[in-house]
Amino acid sequence: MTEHVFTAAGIRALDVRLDAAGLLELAMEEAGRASAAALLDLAAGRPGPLALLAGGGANGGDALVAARHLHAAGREVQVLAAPGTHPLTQRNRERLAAVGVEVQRLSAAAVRALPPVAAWADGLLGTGVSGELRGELAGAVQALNARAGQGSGEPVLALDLPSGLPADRASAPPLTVQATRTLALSGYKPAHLFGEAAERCGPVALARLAVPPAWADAEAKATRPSDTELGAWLPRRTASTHKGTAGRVWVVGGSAGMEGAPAMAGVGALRAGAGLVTLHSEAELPLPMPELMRTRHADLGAWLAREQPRPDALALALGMGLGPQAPALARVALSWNIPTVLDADALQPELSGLGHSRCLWTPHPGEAARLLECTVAEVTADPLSAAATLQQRYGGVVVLKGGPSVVAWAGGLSVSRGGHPGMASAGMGDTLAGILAALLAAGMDSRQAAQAGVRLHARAGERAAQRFGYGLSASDVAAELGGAWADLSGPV
Ligand SMILES: NC(=O)C1=CN([C@@H]2O[C@H](COP(=O)(O)OP(=O)(O)OC[C@H]3O[C@@H](n4cnc5c(N)ncnc54)[C@H](O)[C@@H]3O)[C@@H](O)[C@H]2O)[C@@H](O)CC1
Ligand SMILES: Nc1ncnc2c1ncn2[C@@H]1O[C@H](COP(=O)(O)OP(=O)(O)O)[C@@H](O)[C@H]1O
Repeated sequence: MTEHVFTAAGIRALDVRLDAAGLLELAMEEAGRASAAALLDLAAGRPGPLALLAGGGANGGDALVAARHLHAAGREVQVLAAPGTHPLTQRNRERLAAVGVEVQRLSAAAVRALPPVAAWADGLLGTGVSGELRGELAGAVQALNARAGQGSGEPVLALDLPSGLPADRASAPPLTVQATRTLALSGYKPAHLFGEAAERCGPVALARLAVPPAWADAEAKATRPSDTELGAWLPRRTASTHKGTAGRVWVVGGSAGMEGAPAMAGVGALRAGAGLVTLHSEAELPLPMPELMRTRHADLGAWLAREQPRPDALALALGMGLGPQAPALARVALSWNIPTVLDADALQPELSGLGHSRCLWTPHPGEAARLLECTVAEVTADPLSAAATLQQRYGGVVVLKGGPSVVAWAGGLSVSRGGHPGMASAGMGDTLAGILAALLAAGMDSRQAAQAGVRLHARAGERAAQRFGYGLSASDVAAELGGAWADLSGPV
């Protein structure tokens, strides 16, 4: 099932809809119940009471509901709460009192004074945070981090977001809760997925609240498609498929000293099912697999100018290690209007506006900064917005690579799942370009090829990492593509 990624504004809009339908209180009840279950799980096997910190807004309300459910389940709870500012939070505080749970006033001293606890729930602030932490909340968060940092071993579950962490950015202010785990409510927020913010969250689990899918679709900034959904898009072969119909890929790249990049792309294309893969270069390329074909050209530009676009299932992957002539060659390739992946040296600002519906741009954050004429930090602080802007400026479909990658098309955005930090090594992006070209050559539309190809690559990386960990190479990942394909689509 597709998961959603919401900004803080999206969550506010969703809450307005829930409120108007009389459902907000039920959503808080669901959020609190899910939070109680997640806290029990985090505390499993650890002695002592469960400590819950509640702020004044709806995030605090979730914590108070969780405390009521834990109390009803027979667990000892210690609740420290700020005065309620949200009416539902106030109501849940009264309900907690009505069942005999004492609520202490939140303060740094109260956090420090609690006896050892099995685990903490941080419900001080969620998507409603604005600016740096202030007042008693700042003190409470410092005290909480200090307890965990002093080796108490007390784990912290953040409800929705670690308090103080803005929902929409990948960067993190100096003071936020450092969570052991985070339970995302309704959907993911950008902070759960990207950069330093994601590190403050720890592993993130999702609690889906009963929100009508059409409302979630309307208010979400991006989706995270499931493996089942992506697997269903992958092409299937019939018994009569032959190498000419399985898809042809031409890789155009390489130059002196950069001979490996197109070869890696060729391997990616073969391992992603392309029937015929030819490497075109002015350089003498290595042939890492004898199944690859290779044509050396005296002048790539002159050759491309002579070539007529083929009517058969052909896709291009262009730019890997190609050097300064890449944008001129990319311009010719784009004029053919055939499925094309533009990578590496072909990612240049002068191609702005030239993308078509069958073309994919695959920048990493450095290349994205070049294309957007901004800094890398600006790209990585908000990869969803950066990918959307790239798509608007360049057309076609954009894959902004990273851990995780973002796919942007004219109608929306999606965030990939999985992958492995071991994939931060040379040649990984070349392999992806080859995979994407193979899927385009097999007839997939460019958005689906981008989403499924990025996930295939990430899944292959996860599989290879089980053996190689941080010693992962792009060749190891390519070798796992067949298994990754089966993981997504079932046995082929
Ligand atoms: N659709 C959903 O996903 C639902 C989300 N719920 C919860 O609602 C939360 C959002 O609730 P709210 O919008 O009430 O916001 P929060 O509860 O996150 O925060 C609002 C409160 O924080 C204070 N505050 C803001 N910035 C501060 C700072 N820097 N220092 C100190 N205090 C600060 C405000 O004055 C206000 O009292 C979500 O994170 C989630 O936990 C659920 O309760 C209901 C359904
Ligand atoms: N930490 C990570 N987690 C998941 N995937 C990653 C991570 N680091 C890199 N990758 C993936 O590896 C690839 C690296 O691409 P790129 O930087 O273009 O490599 P190169 O130019 O060396 O081929 C991208 O697809 C990216 O998504």
